[in-house]
Amino acid sequence: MHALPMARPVLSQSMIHRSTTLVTDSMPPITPPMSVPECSQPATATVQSVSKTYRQGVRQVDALREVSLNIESGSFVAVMGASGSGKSTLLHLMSGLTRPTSGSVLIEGQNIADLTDYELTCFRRKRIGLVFQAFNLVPSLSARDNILFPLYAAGESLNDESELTELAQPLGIADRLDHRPDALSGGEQQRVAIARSLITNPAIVFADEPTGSLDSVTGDSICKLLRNLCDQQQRTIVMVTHEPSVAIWADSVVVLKDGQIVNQFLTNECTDAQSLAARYQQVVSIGGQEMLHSA
Ligand SMILES: Nc1ncnc2c1ncn2[C@@H]1O[C@H](COP(=O)(O)OP(=O)(O)OP(=O)(O)O)[C@@H](O)[C@H]1O
Repeated sequence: MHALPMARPVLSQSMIHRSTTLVTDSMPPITPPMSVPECSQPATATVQSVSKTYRQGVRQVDALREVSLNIESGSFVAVMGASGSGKSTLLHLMSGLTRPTSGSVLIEGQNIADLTDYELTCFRRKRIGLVFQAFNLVPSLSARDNILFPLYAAGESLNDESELTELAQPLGIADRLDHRPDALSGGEQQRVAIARSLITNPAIVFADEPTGSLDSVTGDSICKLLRNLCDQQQRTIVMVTHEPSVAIWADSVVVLKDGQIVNQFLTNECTDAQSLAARYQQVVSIGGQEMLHSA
């Protein structure tokens, strides 16, 4: 298996300055699509005043309210928040799985609202990688065919077998490609799912609780792997997590509360997962107080 570093890499100065840029209410009004604040790196994803309301009969849920955010190229961002705060909704909107009620989402400058459903499906297949808590592998397919599935779906195939080896090797699954998911450990299944998310060389990878089904040691190895993908391959990663010990691997943390971003902070301001947890709790309680005062 490919060797992974035993400790989280120290953040470089450039990593400290990149990461996300939160568009706050105090900033000038937004006129899409060129209105987001300047950032040190080009934005891979831009969320502009996005709201999402779910309707079930007469019941209405405002899952996201006027959320704005830049995800800068090559950054690793964790999204945290209590259950029901809107984390998955934000991820689904950014990855084009659902459309916003209002506002816009730009991936590499492309406003995905301008795409028809068919165009959006094609765009998603090529430019967006998805990793889920439950892996979502096809049980009857080998790891190899699971990884290649997005290419098959796009009517494409591998140019060269070495492409698959180059992808599988750093993920530590090069010798597991002929196995079906039921013959793989949870950690190996998630590595296959990560390889599948990368096979089309997407602009950005969205991971929804990628360690949620794994024990802490295996989860830690997946976190290291995501960190390495960011550091060594300049991948842009957005990850939803409840766990401070997982979020600490990211460059920055975006905190959602009741469908709004209440804060974001750089993880290098936290010495370890415990201090990140304390910071998160502080942000959530202060965010709540601010909301009460502005209500
Ligand atoms: N398809 C849907 N139809 C109706 N309401 C929905 C739907 N999806 C989400 N919601 C509601 O929107 C709100 C935000 O849900 P979301 O799943 O985004 O939160 P979350 O922060 O990801 O929660 P969790 O951590 O529990 O997964 C919740 O009140 C949820 O019940």
